Amino acid sequence: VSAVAAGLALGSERSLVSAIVATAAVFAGQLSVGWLNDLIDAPRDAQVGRTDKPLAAGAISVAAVRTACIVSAACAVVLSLFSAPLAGGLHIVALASAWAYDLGVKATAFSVVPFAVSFGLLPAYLANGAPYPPAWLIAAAAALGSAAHFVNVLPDLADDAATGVRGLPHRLGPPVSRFATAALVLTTSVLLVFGPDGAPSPVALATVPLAVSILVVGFLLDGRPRSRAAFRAVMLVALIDVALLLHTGISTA
Ligand SMILES: CC(C)=CCC/C(C)=C/CC/C(C)=C/COP(=O)(O)OP(=O)(O)O
Repeated sequence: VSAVAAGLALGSERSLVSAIVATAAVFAGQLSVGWLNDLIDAPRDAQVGRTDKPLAAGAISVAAVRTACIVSAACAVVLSLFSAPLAGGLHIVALASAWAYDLGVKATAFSVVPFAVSFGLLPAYLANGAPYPPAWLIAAAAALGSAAHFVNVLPDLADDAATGVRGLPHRLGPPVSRFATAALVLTTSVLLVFGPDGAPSPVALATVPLAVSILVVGFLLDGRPRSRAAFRAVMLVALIDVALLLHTGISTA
């Protein structure tokens, strides 16, 4: 997220220093969101034996993570204040939405909402004031963020069922969630290709049939036992979307 934010900020109207400060704010914010998530999930992560989570595995203390979380959150808020007031405020709203996810929205039918809100607001923060990015760009970022939620949750559906976490992907079930993810990454591609004014470049235009083909092949191959073809296909299209987003930039309004 921080690397994409850096690319977008550097390609925006911001000065170099302003782009670095905005990227630092995003990076600090991501750390706080991740650490808050680990703090809250530690008992559940330990229950399902998540060795990739140092807190759950006992490799680091709760106090250390709590301090790091508070410090990074404070840095994120303070660094956001160096942007235009409304833009900085939008990043703080994006952060509040992500913290709300950690604090409990993740286990509700609205679990996708914080992702749509936080990622949708990110281009508006990075653009730093008028002109704000057009609606199609905000919608594309929101769709890609929503896809990220499904992609992140799909591999953990079984663990989450064991610990009682039931977000939107759990309620929809694996097959519907996989199709929803595909629809979200494809929607992102279409918005990014056809959103900008003027005719799309041939390369941009070619990405839509390419994305459709990748998804069709992935879902067809997914019929085999223990196949991760559909998952890999949506990941690939999501990567194409990120490339499209960086190519389009946020100052093309
Ligand atoms: C711009 C901005 C602030 C964006 C952030 C948006 C957002 C809602 C981020 C949440 C990221 C997160 C903690 C995922 C892990 O959740 P999990 O507990 O479902 O999965 P896990 O098993 O990987 O921990």
